[in-house]
Amino acid sequence: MVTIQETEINERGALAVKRAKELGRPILVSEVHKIDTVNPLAFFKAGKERFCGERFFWKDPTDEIVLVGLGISKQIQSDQVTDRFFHVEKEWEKFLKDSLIFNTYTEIAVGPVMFGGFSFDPLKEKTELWSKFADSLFHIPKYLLSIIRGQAYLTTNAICTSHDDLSLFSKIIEERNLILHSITTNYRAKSTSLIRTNEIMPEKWKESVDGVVKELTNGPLKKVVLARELRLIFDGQIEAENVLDRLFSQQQESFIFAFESNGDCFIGASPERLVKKQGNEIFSTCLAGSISRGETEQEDRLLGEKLLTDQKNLIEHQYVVEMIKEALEESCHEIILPDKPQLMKIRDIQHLYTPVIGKCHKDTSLMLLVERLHPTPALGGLPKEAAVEKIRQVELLDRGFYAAPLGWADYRRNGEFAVSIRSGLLQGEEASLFAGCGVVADSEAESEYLETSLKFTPMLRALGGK
Ligand SMILES: C=C(O[C@H]1C=CC=C(C(=O)O)[C@@H]1O)C(=O)O
Ligand SMILES: [Mg+2]
Repeated sequence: MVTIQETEINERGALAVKRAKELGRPILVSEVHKIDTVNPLAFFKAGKERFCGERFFWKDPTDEIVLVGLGISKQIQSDQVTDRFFHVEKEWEKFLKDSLIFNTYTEIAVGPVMFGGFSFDPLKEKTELWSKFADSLFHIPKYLLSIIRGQAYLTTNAICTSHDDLSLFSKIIEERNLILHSITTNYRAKSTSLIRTNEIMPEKWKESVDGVVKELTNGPLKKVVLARELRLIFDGQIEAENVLDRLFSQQQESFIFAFESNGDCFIGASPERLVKKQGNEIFSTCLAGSISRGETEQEDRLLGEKLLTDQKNLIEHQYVVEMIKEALEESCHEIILPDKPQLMKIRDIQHLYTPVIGKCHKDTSLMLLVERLHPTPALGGLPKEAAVEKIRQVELLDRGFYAAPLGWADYRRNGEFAVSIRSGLLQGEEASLFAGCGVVADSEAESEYLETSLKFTPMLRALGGK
């Protein structure tokens, strides 16, 4: 059982009340405790009763950083189009100003952390599908479990207003203890069965690929990523816990995420990092170009070799490398990337992969990097603006948060965003899955269609439909 020694809370609480009164506005009080190791999925489940709809989950592919948030102490949300990344950054800094943070640890991603993301294209006409997610949406949780290189920390965040007194803190301690005492690895959510799969306009989608290929041959556009949707219907409410459990065991090489908002849950297992910033160190990923895994080791190797020499896929990949290099050069004084792609093999698919590392200039912020990078030609196309415009015109899908930056930022300017592909939106008894592919001049609609089908596999399996 996880316990926390309460020794200083009264002192800290009194300080917080005093500061909120002096400033005449609410302030954040945050305290961090090192705790015994906790199973992150069990912690997520322990929040179900109290915080269902207000939770998030994050795990990076190396298991270095696992984050689970319960409850919302503050929400940063907006549908602002211009400067949307900087708007979030400003709101985050404003929220942190004058806060009281009791954190004696130097690890990243402990203490106040915001988690969330952005829509792919705020100018795309919105449909009902994504009505529960604003174009920019971040949550600062009430309770954050951070497991950093195997060490567990619990951050408690509270908003203290000028009208509060110490009873606020005794309520928080009570709630925190209830959560900690209800962590169990025996929790089982109800399971559901898939009853129908509805592929959304596959023929029209192929026509849109053909149309774009024609333009790529003649015009200034070089690449456009086109995505499509699979709608699944179940015989009962889909439990995010079950999907997370399965992603956790089936997709260990990927970022695993879940983000609940107003009853819906955006969830997935993405192999693609957009950017990580730790101090002035930057990590990014070029991931584009795909082929299936083989049934046998030999077939798998041959498929990998084919991908490494396939001109269509190499071009598709190279556009991403060029753009990311250019985008990071502006903010970094050192960038290292191999001159040839390697293979990234994940359970259902292999990709061309070029890792990028760099050192950024002193004042570079995480959101500046996100702004420069999103969308890379692995999700949007090349040239960036023209490709996004083309997607806006021809794509049949409201992408919402799919293919967009999703991740976290801590109060010390570190953070990481993945690109939220291989994902789906859970909505009660239904789910939408999303998959896209890089269309270049040499693309063929049928093979791009099959590539997107392959990309649905991880989420389909996690939902019990494979
Ligand atoms: C857009 C997706 O994948 C991107 C990432 C890797 C490979 C891709 C490709 O080969 O087309 C895509 O650019 C998706 O999975 O929905
Ligand atoms: Mg492709």
